[in-house]
This record gives sequence, C-alpha cells and structure tokens, in this order.
Amino acid sequence: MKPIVFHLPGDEAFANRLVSTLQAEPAGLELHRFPDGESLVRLDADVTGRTVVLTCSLARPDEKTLPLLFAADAARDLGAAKVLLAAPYLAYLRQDRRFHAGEAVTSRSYAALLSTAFDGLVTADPHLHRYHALDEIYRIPTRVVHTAPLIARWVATHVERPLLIGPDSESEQWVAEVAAAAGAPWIVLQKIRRGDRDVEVSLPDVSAWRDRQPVLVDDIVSSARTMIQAVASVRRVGLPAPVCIGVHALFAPAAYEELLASRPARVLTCDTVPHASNEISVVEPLAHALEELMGEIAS
Ligand SMILES: O=P(O)(O)OC[C@H]1O[C@H](OP(=O)(O)OP(=O)(O)O)[C@H](O)[C@@H]1O
Repeated sequence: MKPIVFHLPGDEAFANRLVSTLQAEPAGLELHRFPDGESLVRLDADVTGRTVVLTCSLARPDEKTLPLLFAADAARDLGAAKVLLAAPYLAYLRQDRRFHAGEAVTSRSYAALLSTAFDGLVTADPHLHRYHALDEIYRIPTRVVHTAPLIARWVATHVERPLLIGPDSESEQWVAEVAAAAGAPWIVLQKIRRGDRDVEVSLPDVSAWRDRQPVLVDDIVSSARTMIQAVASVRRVGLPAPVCIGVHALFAPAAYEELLASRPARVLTCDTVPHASNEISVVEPLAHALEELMGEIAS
C-alpha cells in the first residue's frame, strides 16, 4: 500500500514534489495554535495499518519539533503501522560536544527525542563534524542523501573553468568530492570562529588559479559570516567574484541580504530549507532513500 505523506506548515512545496515522486498519498495536517501558545495537531486521514511519512525541514527547530512529535504520536495512536520522518534539513547537529563546562550536548539530546518518536529517518547532508555517522547518536534506521553529485552536476553545467573552494578544513572531504565529480580543482580556506557572527578566513596561495571562476561550497549558511568572509577573501586576492553554493539555506534574519551585499557572482542553495535561493533539488534522491528505508523497515 502507498505511504501517506503529511507535512508541517511551510513544507508544502517539498512535500508535493515528494508525493509525486513517490506516487504516495498526500494528506492534511492541521496545526492550531491556542492563545496560550500551546498547539493542537490533527491528522486528516485514516492512517490505520499504513506507513506514515511526516515531512518537515527542521530549520527553526524549536517551533517545529513539538508539533512534529505530537503528529508522530497521534499517527501511532491512530494505528499507523510505521511512522517515518523525512527531514531534508536535520537540526541540532552542530553542538556535537560540550564546548564549555555545563553545556548540553544537544545533538545527542535531540537525536534521543526523535528516535523515540519515529521508526526511521531520511535526511540530506547532515552536519557531521565530530560524528562520522548518524547512527552514533540516532537509535533508529537512517538514510542520508549526499548533495555533492547534485552540486557537481550544477557546477559542471553552469560554470566554465570552476575552482571549488571550501571555507574551512572541515569542508575538505566534501568539497573534494564535488570537485572530483565536476572535474575541477579545489582548495580549502582556513577559518577561525570567534563568536556566532565573528568569523575570519584566510586564503592559501591562489596564483595558479587566476584564470578560474571561484565556486564557494558550504553545507550550512546561517549568519552567512563564513560565506561573506570567504567572498571578501576571494575578492581581496583579485580572483573573480565567487559563485556561492550552500546546501542548507538557514539564513538568519538579514543574512541573505548581507551576503548579496558582499557582491558574489550569485548565491544558490539546495531545497532542503525553503528559500528564494533554492535551485538544486534533493527531492528525487530523498524519495529513493525513503523507498529503501521503507523496504528495510518492512522486511
Ligand atoms: O553562516 P555561518 O553562521 O557562518 O555558519 C555556517 C558555518 O557553520 C558550520 O560550521 P560549524 O558550526 O561546524 O563550525 P564553525 O563553528 O567552526 O563555523 C558550517 O559548516 C558553516 O561553515
């Protein structure tokens, strides 16, 4: 039987494309906010014995997670056979250790919370820095979509003589994968973060790449300080204005406008978080990952 796909408000476009790729059954999820700030979730379909997929991009997770957990619990309570989460952006992975005494390791707490509510999870390029795989913290089956081949295809078809640039050493493996698939050279910058909005990056010697079009690639663009500083460094050494590609368009208030004001050649992102800059779609590989996961869970 086809899965039933529900989505949280804001994720209509992604959910519609997921439904048509999966040839699944769409259904309504009503979210009501009471005057006291509490929320009520209502599933507008008979889920008895069915596989339910809840679609939710988890940018701004604090306001979405509780309704999401309520919806998952309601689906189970109403007799769903399995309840899966399709979260093209998965939140709370950056706090992957206790950076200061007394801090919560929210990556672990959040994974524990979602693992109790869902039978499985699919996502795209989770921010795995000090973890190597989601199963280090998630106790449910997971599938990960890699955007590198999609980004490489975009670069190969839109940019002549590209030079792929990662903004920090952490991005090396990933930028190298995009570059290899696009048949282009790559370098990484050195980044020092001093605060949420205080970032400094420095460039290696780029004299060999003066005839190339720089393409900055990063997974998360949040305050956009990393991208803005990288654009400035690239321009400072006399390279052409770079194309900026981000996977997850988190964009804090004003960050997108500030990034555009730094005069990059252009800015584009994947559709893991709905945003005006979305240009590369992860829907197809995410739908395939979901099909694989459903097969694994059913067997
Ligand atoms: O748009 P911004 O606010 O600059 O954030 C984006 C950066 O943050 C993330 O890195 P991470 O948090 O793992 O490392 P960092 O703290 O060293 O940047 C991500 O990989 C980007 O490089």
